[in-house]
Amino acid sequence: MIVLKFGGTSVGSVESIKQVINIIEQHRQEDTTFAVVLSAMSGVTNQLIEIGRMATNGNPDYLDLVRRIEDRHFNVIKALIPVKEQSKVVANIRGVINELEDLLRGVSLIRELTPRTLDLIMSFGERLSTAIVTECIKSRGIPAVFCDARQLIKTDTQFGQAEVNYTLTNQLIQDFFARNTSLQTGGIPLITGFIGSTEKNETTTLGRGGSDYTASIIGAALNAERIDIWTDVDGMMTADPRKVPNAFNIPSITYAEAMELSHFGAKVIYPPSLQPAFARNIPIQVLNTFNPTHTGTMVSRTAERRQYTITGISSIDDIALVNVQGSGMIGVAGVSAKLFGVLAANRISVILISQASSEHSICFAIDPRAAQQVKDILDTEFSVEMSHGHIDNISIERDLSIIATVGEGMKKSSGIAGKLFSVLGKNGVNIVAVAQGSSEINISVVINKNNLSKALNAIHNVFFQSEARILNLYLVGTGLIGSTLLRQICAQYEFLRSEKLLRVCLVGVSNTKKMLLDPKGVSLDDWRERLLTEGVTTSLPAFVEQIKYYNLPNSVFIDCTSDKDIVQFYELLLDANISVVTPNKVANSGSFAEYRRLQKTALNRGVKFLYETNVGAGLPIINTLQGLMTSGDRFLKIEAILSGTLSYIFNNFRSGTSFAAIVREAKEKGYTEPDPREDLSGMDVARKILILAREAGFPLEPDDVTIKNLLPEACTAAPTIPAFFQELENNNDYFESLLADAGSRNEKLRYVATLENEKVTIELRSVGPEHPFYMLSGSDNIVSFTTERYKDRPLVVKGPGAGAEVTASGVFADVVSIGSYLA
Ligand SMILES: NC(=O)C1=CN([C@@H]2O[C@H](COP(=O)(O)OP(=O)(O)OC[C@H]3O[C@@H](n4cnc5c(N)ncnc54)[C@H](O)[C@@H]3O)[C@@H](O)[C@H]2O)C=CC1
Ligand SMILES: N[C@@H](CC=O)C(=O)O
Ligand code: NA
Repeated sequence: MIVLKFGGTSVGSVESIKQVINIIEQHRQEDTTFAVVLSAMSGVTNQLIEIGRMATNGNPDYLDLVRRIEDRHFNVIKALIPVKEQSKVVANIRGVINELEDLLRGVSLIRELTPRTLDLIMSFGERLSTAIVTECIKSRGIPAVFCDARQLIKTDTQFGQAEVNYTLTNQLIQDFFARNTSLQTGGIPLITGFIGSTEKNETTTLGRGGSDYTASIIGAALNAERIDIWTDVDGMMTADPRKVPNAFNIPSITYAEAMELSHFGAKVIYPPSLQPAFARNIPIQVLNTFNPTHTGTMVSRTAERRQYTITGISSIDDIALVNVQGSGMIGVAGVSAKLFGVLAANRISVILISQASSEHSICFAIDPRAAQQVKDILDTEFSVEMSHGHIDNISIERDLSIIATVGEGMKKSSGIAGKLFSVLGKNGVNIVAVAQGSSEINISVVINKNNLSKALNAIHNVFFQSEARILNLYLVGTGLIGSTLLRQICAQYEFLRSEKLLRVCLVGVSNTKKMLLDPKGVSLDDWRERLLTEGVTTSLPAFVEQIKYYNLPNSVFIDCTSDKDIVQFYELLLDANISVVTPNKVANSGSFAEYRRLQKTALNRGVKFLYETNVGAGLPIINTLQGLMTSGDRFLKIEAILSGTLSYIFNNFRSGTSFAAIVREAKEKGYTEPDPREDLSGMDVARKILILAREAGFPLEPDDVTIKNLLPEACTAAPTIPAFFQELENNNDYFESLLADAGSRNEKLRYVATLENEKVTIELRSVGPEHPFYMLSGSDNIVSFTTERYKDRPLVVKGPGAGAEVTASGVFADVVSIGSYLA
């Protein structure tokens, strides 16, 4: 025997009732015996409560609502029952509605709605829906038997939430099923959910989860093989899909897990109401009436082998935390007994409790609507302790949420809490309180409400590992490097997803004219088009505000500009737990204090600030240096060629060619700064060596860098880029003479930056064939680190140090390393 229970949405419309009938017909063909329990049509129970209230207040409009309910039921009859059979059914239903109206008339006369009367009013919902569905089935030639559960389920007189008398109820159900002749001859019982009656036959209701409870009671009494709960979703999910779009179906779950998850808000089933079935070890299958081939969720004593350590995540979105603390609580027996005794006496439900082993404080979570009441109660109860200073003021914290991670797989498995706290930490979610039951199947954390969505998604992402973890990107600057980066990421998108388990989502993109933000993501192959058509006028402050407002997990801000103003936002972003990646050198080459502040902010927030491409583009220069520093090496000297542009120029400038033309070539090849004067003036190199010096532990300021100017005065003074190129043309002889001078000694021109004895110099030198800097080509950079450990022979990094592809790939590598860190 199987019990099928259909919820309110399953019987809520003509279409859905057709589905229900199909499912019932299918079960008949499968030759299993079964009973059906039905809820009221969706929304009807609430309408009946409303009608009851209106009648009590003498508001005659209640009759309109009754008509609406009546019409809804009549529509089903008209749609699903053949015309010649309709009048009999309509008369029957009208009879039931008349009974309801008589009752309401009485209520409106005496102006009183007792819980007992309200239960009777509510019972009409299930009585109507079940009667109609029974008739619909009968009209198809299937024998169906309407069963009013008030004759089967006997309860006490706690109207609204009646307690079942199981001895009596089980007997009645068993007798009914054994003796009813229609059932004996293949009739299908259709039973009203939610309702029962007292020994004096007064109607009662079973409280929350009512019809599930009915199914469970019937199933347990008949020792059913299974109970199928037909609802409107594909079973239970790993998280609320409205909050976590990546949530997916849980195929099998234990009773205990279902209990924990639903306590924290997963509303698909209400497990306490399934207790009678659990007690008899009857499995419960949660299924979708609107997607009947989906296998849904099986709830049973033991779950199948799991792929994941946790089973699901749920939350209570709004709670308040009450904190009771004081020195008088330490080692004093009975404080918590008194505390929770008082709360129980006042029917305050406590959602979570946490006490540190110091016993100095106890905090507990409650519904925020009860917070003030709780404070008043405790202030009164503990007034003596408070006046003696044994207990401090009772404080209430609001705007908090609880997240529960639940799963039998967490039992005796270490590292789960670590993983949970770490992912929250990396995303800047502060944990206000924690609780873990000794059953070890639930770890609950209390966090600020504004971080709820971010936290749920981040936790889901990290625990359900086989799904790729999302990396949310915001890019500013879509010039050479920015656009190359997006092209590279687009080309690697699938690889990142399958091999690195990273799903890149470009949430925001901006150039100087337009910006576009879309939390669902901007496609990596049509960002340019969308930015153009959907973008709004760029405002960096607004862009940053929006990033903070979205508060998405695993977020990275990428600055691919050379803008000076943008860097003021880095600290703000890091402080909001958003990692920053940039090839822009401005932030790290300003004041030392600013450089340190950014490092510290990133460190404190547990996010990353990465800028490998600040020096030598994609060459591993900063990472190498940081590795040496971290392992305790000391820097004695750094000697380097750090300008790809100047390297290219001196590698290609020949006597008789135009110096300006070579500079133009370097610009066209994408080696120069947006403004090539930065390269030729030595400014770009100054920034880079300053950054290296700082990374090597020397707290230098920009003024500590001495640049021996390479350019004639007229070039330096050129007010615009075109004027600059003109001056380069005008001074070609000067550059020719530099070249000739070096050539006369069989040497090559090199623009060399040196850090030694805490001093930085940058100058144009000429080097002979014996010098390691002699053999360079293209845009090569070379860095030579002399350290305590690399003293006799320096550590050298060499290779192309400018250009779109190598720079973008360096930025890309930084972004991916953040992805791996966050995940
Ligand atoms: N080209 C190279 O080989 C290397 C470049 N870099 C650095 O990469 C950065 C970008 O360089 P490129 O792409 O070559 O320059 P680019 O001039 O092609 O691109 C920069 C883009 O940023 C935009 N931009 C500037 N300020 C902005 C703002 N406030 N909001 C939005 N967009 C803004 C500009 O309109 C431009 O489109 C620079 O900081 C540069 O120093 C670093 C290493 C190597
Ligand atoms: N303009 C720079 C690019 C890298 O930072 C250079 O020429 O090296
Ligand atoms: Na680099």
